[in-house]
Amino acid sequence: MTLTIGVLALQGAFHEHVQLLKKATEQAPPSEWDFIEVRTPQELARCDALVLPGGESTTMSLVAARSDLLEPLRDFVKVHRKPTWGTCAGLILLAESANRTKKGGQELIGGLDVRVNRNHFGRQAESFQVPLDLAFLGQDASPFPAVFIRAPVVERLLPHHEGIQVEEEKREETVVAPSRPAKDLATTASNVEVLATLSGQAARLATQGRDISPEAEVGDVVAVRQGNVLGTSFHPELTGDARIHAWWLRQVQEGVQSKRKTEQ
Ligand SMILES: NC(=O)CC[C@H](N)C(=O)O
Repeated sequence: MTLTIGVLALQGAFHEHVQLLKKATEQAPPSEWDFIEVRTPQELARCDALVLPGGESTTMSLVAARSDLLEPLRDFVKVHRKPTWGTCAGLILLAESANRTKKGGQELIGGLDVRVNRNHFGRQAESFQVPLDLAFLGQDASPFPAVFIRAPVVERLLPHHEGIQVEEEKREETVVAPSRPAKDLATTASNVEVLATLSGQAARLATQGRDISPEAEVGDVVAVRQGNVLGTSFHPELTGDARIHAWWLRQVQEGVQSKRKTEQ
């Protein structure tokens, strides 16, 4: 069985993802993999799964709109429900709602019933790396070197179907992914699972005493999953550590295999 894994290559760290996916196949079960860069609807149509890289989400959505990719991307995630993983800017695009978007708003793809807060930890110069515990990598796994660059956090998990509800005072800053017709929403997986939080202490140490947010004490949500959609605030593609890529490829493989079986 050949699996075609696409990396959205409109802007940002797509090359790094392709490299690390290739490295990750050394740890994943044997299969035939085809890794492709995606810039057109035709390339997207070939993919069994997709990665949205880090970079600049506003630019990515503008280029996606210009390339006639926005609707095909929304269908890929929400109608065909193919495995999709967004890192940093990719996570922003996969959120149903985002705060602190640029003036004039920003198109989102959606798929994760969450609201993200862009640039949560500050500017480029305030980037940091922390060892992050990721339980899904296994009980004995050593912490993952998580790189945060103008990273978003998931500031709210939205009840399903309520992705379009925003707080009054934030309305102007908030954009919302277009909702699907009810029949599509009904097939979308429901609950958002929190996969990782960054403790307030870790964040403070990493940013040398800067006060990050009142919520930081309970931990900022930096990795979530909802059905076929995975989002991480940090950039695993910028480390040499391929464990998350390998884990994700295994999920993709299992998911596609069981889907093909039920379709037979
Ligand atoms: N490193 C990143 O991907 C940063 C994301 C960026 N803050 C954005 O809004 O797109």
